[in-house]
Amino acid sequence: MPSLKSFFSSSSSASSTPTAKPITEKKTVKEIPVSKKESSKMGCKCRSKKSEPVNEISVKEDSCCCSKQTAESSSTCCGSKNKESDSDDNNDSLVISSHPEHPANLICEFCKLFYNNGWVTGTGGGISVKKDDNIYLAPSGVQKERMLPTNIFVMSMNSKEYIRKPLNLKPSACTPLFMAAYTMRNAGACIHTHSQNAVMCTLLFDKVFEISSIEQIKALPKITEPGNMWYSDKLIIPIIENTEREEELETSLRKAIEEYPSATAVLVRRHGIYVWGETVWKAKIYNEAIDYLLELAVKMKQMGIPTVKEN
Ligand SMILES: CSC[C@@H](O)[C@@H](O)C(=O)COP(=O)(O)O
Ligand SMILES: [Zn+2]
Repeated sequence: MPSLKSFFSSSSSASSTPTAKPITEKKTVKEIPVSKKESSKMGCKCRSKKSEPVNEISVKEDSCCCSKQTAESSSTCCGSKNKESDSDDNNDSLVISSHPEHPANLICEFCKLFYNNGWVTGTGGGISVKKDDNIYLAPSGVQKERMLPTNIFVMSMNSKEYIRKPLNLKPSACTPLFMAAYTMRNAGACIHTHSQNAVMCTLLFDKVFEISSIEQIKALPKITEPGNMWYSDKLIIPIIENTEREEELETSLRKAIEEYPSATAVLVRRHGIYVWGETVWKAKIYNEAIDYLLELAVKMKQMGIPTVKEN
């Protein structure tokens, strides 16, 4: 099996990996497209409105992607702006690949894994992966563990416009948050979970989560200098306040990223956590290591043990 490094450094399609099992979702996914004629009747060219559930992936009622389009602008409609997404196959080739480490395949695989950990459950949480100029994003409001590669959105990092948009789904509300990790930290992937360990720690700590002198800390990067943290280093993760809508977190998340240059994660009070890394695998490792430390911290607090060890 080719390595992630070889895949991510290659711009060619994964069809060049004949040993991998082909993915056939293109045939099995029943998408119910809204025709261009119908969409113009809606007063908006966005075709994500008035759509039906697909493969039991539910679509939020009255959803229209126009309300929250590109990651950094809320005024455009992806369906009407993007010629590629009007093509007959809706750029399916961007998400259908036999390569197991294609971002669309990895997003589906990780969401299943994260669901089993209780991190993305009841449609909460999500993940985004970057490959070359393309940002791959799980859709909004769906059972994330049941997603298929054909449910994945693709945005151009360069133009910040969708170059692939499933006809019956809407973009994740987490998109502006993921984009902050890409643009401010040059991340290769960003994971958002609703882990109860994360939520509990936001109730037990005030402005920042802190822990030191635990072996698992060594799995985390220093960020401001090369290499990983040491056992006795203090891990600090900023905590921002939750908002009614996910996308409204963007300003405070960006501020926290600026104020804590060593952070590879931001906790959201009573909500969850965003964790990013320079590759998808690093993001996964950091998320796992951090969740381990969050869980441990809850237990330490219960036992009255300080999470930061005094020398
Ligand atoms: C249980 S709904 C949770 C959402 O509002 C949000 O917090 C979230 O994590 C997922 O947003 P989504 O738009 O489905 O990608
Ligand atoms: Zn969330």
